[in-house]
Amino acid sequence: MEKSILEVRHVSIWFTQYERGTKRRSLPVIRDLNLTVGAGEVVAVVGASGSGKSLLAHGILGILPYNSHMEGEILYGGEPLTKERAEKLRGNGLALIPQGVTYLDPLMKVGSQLTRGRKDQETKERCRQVLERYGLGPETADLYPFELSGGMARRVLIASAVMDEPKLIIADEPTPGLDARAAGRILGHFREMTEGGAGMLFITHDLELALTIADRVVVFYAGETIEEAAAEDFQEEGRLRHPFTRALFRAMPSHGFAPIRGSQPYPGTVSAGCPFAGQCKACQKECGEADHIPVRQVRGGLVRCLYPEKEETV
Ligand SMILES: Nc1ncnc2c1ncn2[C@@H]1O[C@H](COP(=O)(O)OP(=O)(O)OP(=O)(O)O)[C@@H](O)[C@H]1O
Ligand code: NI
Repeated sequence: MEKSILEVRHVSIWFTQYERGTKRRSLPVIRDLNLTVGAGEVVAVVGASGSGKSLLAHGILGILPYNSHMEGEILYGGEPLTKERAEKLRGNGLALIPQGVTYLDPLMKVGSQLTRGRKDQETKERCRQVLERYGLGPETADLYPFELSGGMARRVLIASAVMDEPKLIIADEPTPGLDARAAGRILGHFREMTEGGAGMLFITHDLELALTIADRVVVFYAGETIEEAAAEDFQEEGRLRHPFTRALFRAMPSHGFAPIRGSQPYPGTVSAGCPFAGQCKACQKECGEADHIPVRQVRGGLVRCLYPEKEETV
């Protein structure tokens, strides 16, 4: 087994909301989440909008919003990743490619953002190389973020994250707005970095894109992991375990684009049972009632379902 770089153990995240003035309410958005990323491995986190993917990234990096709190344990290189440690490691082993381009400092030129103020020749050369690698000329270093197109800003975010040859890269929807070829090249570079021993958590809503790079796929639904499967399992629907993962499979453009009926429940609206119960064709009475749906091992993967799908021989 490869050495694990990141371990997320039983992590839950809540938001505190104020209702009618002073009444406080705790809204659970991530529940009992477990995942690991090994050296040389790309683990994709796939889930619909609002399922908690970005919050997981922010939780790992210690940059959750002030009105939230997190429980559970996060280990980086086998040691607890506290907020303070995450701050020290950011840009120094641990890199985030954020979902929003607003993470660029609007008042600082691209070059200074990449070099983090270092002026030595070696850093400047590295900056030039990294920009070039992501299809940006050396003149980009002299531009301010407002002078960049959307696609350029995306590439700058990626370049900035990989400047220091990180050990763990958390990429939160890194390629929207880029054409398929550009996205493919960027994913190719990510793969090179993991072949060099880095680990990557690749966050996306796009299962098809995830499968072009991932070794393992963790499927999120309403703040819970509902399945963890090897990328090969996605070669056939029958090898997948959770009804939602199978629905995602059928919704892929290459598998007929079948729409998934209904939508994921909002945080705080699932009181008991399986959050997918309302949309599940195989739902039984117990699914909506059980206090907690346990995660179990099925055919080498993990599934959170009382009645996981059986293998089909089609
Ligand atoms: N500051 C906040 N206060 C309250 N709720 C929040 C806050 N930030 C996020 N949430 C809620 O947490 C849930 C998860 O949000 P998150 O941004 O992690 O989703 P996501 O899976 O990354 O979605 P997307 O694919 O759209 O980026 C959402 O329901 C969102 O409304
Ligand atoms: Ni997000």
